[in-house]
Parts: sequence; structure tokens; C-alpha cells
Amino acid sequence: MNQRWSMVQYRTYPNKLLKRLKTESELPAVDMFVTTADALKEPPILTVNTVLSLLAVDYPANKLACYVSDDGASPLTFYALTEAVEYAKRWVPFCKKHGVSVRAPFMYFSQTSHICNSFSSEFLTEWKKMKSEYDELSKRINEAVSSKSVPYPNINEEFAAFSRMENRDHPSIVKVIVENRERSIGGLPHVIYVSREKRPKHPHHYKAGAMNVLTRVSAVMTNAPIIMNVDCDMFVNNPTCFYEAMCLLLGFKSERESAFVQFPQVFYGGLKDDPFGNQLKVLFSVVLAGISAIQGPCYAGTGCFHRRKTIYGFPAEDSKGNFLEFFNGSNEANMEELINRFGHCKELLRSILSIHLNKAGDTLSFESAVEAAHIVAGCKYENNTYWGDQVGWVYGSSTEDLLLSLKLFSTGWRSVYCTPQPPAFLGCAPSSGPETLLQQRRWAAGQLELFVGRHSPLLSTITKKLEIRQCLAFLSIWALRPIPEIFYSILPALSLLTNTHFMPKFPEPIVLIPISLFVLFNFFGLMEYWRCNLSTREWWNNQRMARINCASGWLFGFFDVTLKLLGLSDIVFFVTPKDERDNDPNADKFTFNSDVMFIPPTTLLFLNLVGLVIIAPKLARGDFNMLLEVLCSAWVVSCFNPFLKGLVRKGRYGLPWSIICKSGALALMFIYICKVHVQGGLI
Ligand SMILES: O=c1ccn([C@@H]2O[C@H](COP(=O)(O)OP(=O)(O)O[C@H]3O[C@H](CO)[C@@H](O)[C@H](O)[C@H]3O)[C@@H](O)[C@H]2O)c(=O)[nH]1
Ligand SMILES: [Mn+2]
Repeated sequence: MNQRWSMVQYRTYPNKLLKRLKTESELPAVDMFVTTADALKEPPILTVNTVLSLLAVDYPANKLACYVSDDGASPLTFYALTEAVEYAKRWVPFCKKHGVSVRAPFMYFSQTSHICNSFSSEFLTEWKKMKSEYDELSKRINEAVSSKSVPYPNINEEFAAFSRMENRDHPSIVKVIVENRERSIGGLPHVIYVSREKRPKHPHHYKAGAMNVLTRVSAVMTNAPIIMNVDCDMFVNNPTCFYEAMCLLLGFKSERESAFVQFPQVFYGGLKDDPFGNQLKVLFSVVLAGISAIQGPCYAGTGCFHRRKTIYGFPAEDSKGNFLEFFNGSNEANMEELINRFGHCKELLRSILSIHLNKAGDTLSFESAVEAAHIVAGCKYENNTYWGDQVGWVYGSSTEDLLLSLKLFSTGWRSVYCTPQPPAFLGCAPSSGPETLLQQRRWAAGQLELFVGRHSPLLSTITKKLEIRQCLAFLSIWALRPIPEIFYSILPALSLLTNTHFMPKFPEPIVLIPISLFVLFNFFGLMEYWRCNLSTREWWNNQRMARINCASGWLFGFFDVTLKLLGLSDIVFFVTPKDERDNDPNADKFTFNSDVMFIPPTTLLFLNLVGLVIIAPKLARGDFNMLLEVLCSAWVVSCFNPFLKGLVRKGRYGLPWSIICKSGALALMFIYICKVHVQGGLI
């Protein structure tokens, strides 16, 4: 309820913004970050589309720079980008000339493939040319990816940096792919490829580490006061969204109101009625909006505009405040403190100072900036500094986004939720059973890491500026839910197996209490879906998926954190594979593999099935004494319905034998224990 209480919706008026500023040149510069990590799981053609859509946004190009972080250090990604910018030289003017609405070519061409004759012939000719060029481009890139090599004639000295390189053991690579030398409004924004240094013995902190490197590299190169970031699986869907964001960054009296502007994550290619529960529509339209009036929505990791100063850890009340003392003079102590905080790179310190004085702008010539960029992208740069803790993206949680939000709220900042129509960004959600569960596991683990970590919301409420209700919102920790929920799922089976009650006997009037609680709770959930214009089916699918996630992904998230706390293993950020959607007619069927994550739900299903089978004769005799327990059990079985179907289906749509056997053995063991310990049971 707390998370739904303070709903606020902001309406933005980009046209008024332009009237208020004297000229467009008053708009703040924006550094755009794209992260990619694995050229095989994240096809470069997706990253290319992300980048093309960013290069083509409606915003003066001389105010933009696009930084692509490649944690895979893949020559394929680099090659794809170099090819893409050639295409961009024609794509961007085409979009701007014709006011194209979706500027990621793959989406644009798939939406306009049945192009009608109402367009002028001039447009049609250009459209056809752009489309065939794009088809060529994607063919070249995909061929390079499937042959795992860059086509020979393209290899030049630029590729030398990638040769004979391990993707986990290499120096930093920074390459300027496009430099908008004239700083012309109509040109292309700068495009810079960054692959940070990686060494096997150095923890790289996954995405949070990549974001910190991007922050520093961009600081020494363009140092825009605003940073926006998207994942490589997300593209700009509404080209005016930069102006929307600026309304909320420039429109408040105090900067404190908008440390960052978050756009909802909306996914493309979602299946009808969301069978995997990964469209997160209610989360983004109800929950994030529902905390908007407390301290604001959390940062969702992508589709967000940050003030650079907040990333550096500047506190909110008075952005000069505490920091001035370090910046004041050139006396030794202050310099030492600065180096302690931000590291030793002079160019970086200078750029931070200019952010502090609100005098952001280009810092160095690109040639010398690239040198500094290599230094700040080094894996040892952060040693003995505040990076990853008080400065930058915080390390220690696989949901680095929540952790950063927590840090900002704790220092008194607020955030703003921006929900324009059409949605500003569209992303891609995991497309199969195992991937969905893995993502949920990572998120659940991340939330719990947050809770037990140094920046715990409870601590931050007591000692810092995190508001109590914002703290409550952080306390909905998925990874703790499996503990009660698994017991609740076992309980009806246990009752049926041992002929004991945990519910009032039917038809005593008191049964109305649990029944009405159950009905009210679910009806409330359903109404929320109706209010969001979602179907009843979608509510059912999503609530069913929540039970499956809980018994599987969230439970393992809990184990992951427990093992981490015991020092037995560390949590790995598994990148979600992003496959290009084909029109697979079976796409809505749940898929399985032999991952242990499938064991708990299968076991729960088996237990309840056995319970129902055992009670069936009694029901047939007209003995409804245990009706409530039967209903509970049936509810559990219907929640795990995709697993029931998995028992009979074949191939990737079927539960593998190994899972069936292991779960069967666990269920039998449980039944055996019941039999031994509960005398007078049915069995
Ligand atoms: O070592 C890594 C691992 C991941 N990534 C990037 O992180 C992004 C998100 O990864 P993805 O596999 O797509 O995870 P999702 O679960 O889809 O991501 C959601 O959840 C993450 C936190 O768990 C957030 O960071 C994301 O913004 C949010 O979209 C992608 O761009 C990756 O390339 C890196 O740059 N380096
Ligand atoms: Mn993703």
C-alpha cells in the first residue's frame, strides 16, 4: 500500500522550454552511455540500433556525445559501430528531414514495411534507399558475428588493439569513431568506443564498474553536465524525449528536486497477456509512479538522465556546500583529499572542478583527452579512491541501479518520473523460462544485498536523509518472500497427506474469514490490472509467474546472498541473452532446462498433486470436511500450471528427466517423513 500511495504524474511542455531558453545553445550538453558486455549474447546489431537511435534524437548534435562501453572487448562490436556510423551519416539526416517517429532502423523498417502510396515519390525513393542500405548493413554485421571475424578488407590499424586479446585480460581501449570537429548542430554527435582495462585478478564490478569508467572517460573528453544511459537492448522510441527530460531537469526551482529523470522501462515484442510476467507493466505504471511523491522513483538502470554532479557524490542541499573546501585553493591538503576521492588523474580533477562550478564544457582537445581516457579506464585507477562507494555507481549489489538511487536519496536528492506518450524508450525483455528466472534471481539477490550491505535502507533512514516511506519501499525484498511462501505452498499438501487441518472445517461459518481475505486480496490485484487497461488473463499470468519466480528465482537469490555473506561464493551478473524475435508460434510456452532452479517449483507441484490424488476418494464420497485445504492445494497446482504442462511436453518445452527425478525424490522423502512422524495419517 505504501508503494501505491503517493502517485504523481508530471506533464512536460517541451515547447515552452524552448521559449524560455533564449537560444538552443543554452541547452545543457548530454553524454549518452550505452553498455554492452557480450557480442554473442547481445548481438551487435542491437547495439547498433541503440546507437543509431541515440545519434538521431531531436537535440542539437553539438551538445551530444555517445559513449559505448564494451565489456566484451569485441572487435565485432567495434566493427559494427564503425559500419553503423557510416550509415548514420545518411540515416540521421533522413530522420530529421522527414520527422521519422522511431529512429532505430530495425523497428522503423519493420513498422513501415507495408508502406502505403500516400507518401510522396521522393520520400519513397529515399525510404527504399535507406532500407536497402540498412539491410546491407545488418547482413554485413550478422555475417561477421556468425563467422566470428571481421571481414578482411575492413581490418586496419584501428583493429590492432583487439588482436590476440583475451576478453578478460587486456589494456583499456578508447577509440574515437566520430569526432564532430566543427561542433556543428547538423553533424553527427561524437561517438566513442570504450573497453575498460580488465585483469583476471581485478574485480570489475560488472555494469556498475562499466558505468564508472564511462563517467570518467566522458569527464575528460566532453564533460557534459547531464549523463543519460541506456542498455544496449533499448532504443529511443520517442525522439523528443531529451527535451522532455530537460523540462524536468531545468524546470524546478531547486536542482535538488531532480537528481535524475527516470523513464519507465517499456518492452517491445511482448507476447499477448504476458505469459512470462516480464513486461513489468504494473511495476512501472503503478509502483514507480506510486512513490513519486515521496523521494521519487528509483533509477531503473536504463532510460535515465542523471546530473553528473550527483554521480560525483555532491550532496543536495547546496551543491557547493561540503565540496567547496576541497576545491577552494590549491593548498596541499585539499588536493590530497581530491586525489583520495577521485583518483590522481589531473584532467579528471579539473573536469570535476568545472562541474562543481557549473562551468561544464569541453575540456581538452580530443587527442590529449584520449590519453587521459586510457588512464581513467584502467583497472587500477579506482584503487584507494572513493569510486564505487561515495563516488560514482556503488559496488556491492547486482542491482546497481537501486543502490545508486539509495545513495542519492540518502544524500537528500529527489528524482522525477517522466512518462511521455509514446514511451521514450523501448527495450527487450528475456524471452524464455530459464532466462526470466535468472533475471529475477539477480534482481532478488541484488535487493537483499542492498539490505544487508553498508548502505542498508534502514541505516540510511536513521543516520542519513532517506525518508521513512522511501525506506519502506526499498524494504519490499523479493528474496525474503520464498521463506513464508514455500511453507504456505507445502501446508495444504501436508494437511491432505496427513489428514490434519490448518484451515477451519467446512462448512463452519468461520471459513468466511480466510475466504474473504483471499478474495479481497486477489480482487485488489485484479482491479489494478483493469485500471492499467490490462486483461484479466494478464493478471492471472503475472500472479502465477510471481509464485513461480518466488519458489525459484527469488529463493536462489536468497541462497546466493547467503553464500556471499558466508564468503563461500560471489554473485555473478549473468547477462540476459537478447535474441532477435522471430515469429515463433510456441513463444508463449514456458521453456525449461536442467538448472536446479526448476527443482523447488516441481517439488511443490508434485507434493500438492499427490495430496489431491489422496483426497480425491474422500471428496467423491461427499466428505467436504477438508474443502479449504483442497482449494488451497488446487490453487498451488494451478499457479504451477506451466510446470504441469512441462511434465507432458517434449524438448525445450518439457521438464527434463533429471529435474523430474530429483524433484520426485525430494517429494517422496517429504511424504515419507510425514508418514513416519504423523500417526494416523491417510497414508
Ligand atoms: O559485466 C557487465 C554486465 C552487464 N553489462 C550491461 O548491463 C546491461 C543490463 O544487462 P542485462 O543482461 O540486459 O540485464 P537486465 O536484467 O535486462 O537489466 C536490468 O537490470 C539491471 C540490474 O540488474 C540493470 O542494470 C538494467 O539497466 C536493467 O535493464 C546491459 O547493457 C549489459 O551489457 C555490462 O556492461 N557489464
Ligand atoms: Mn536488459
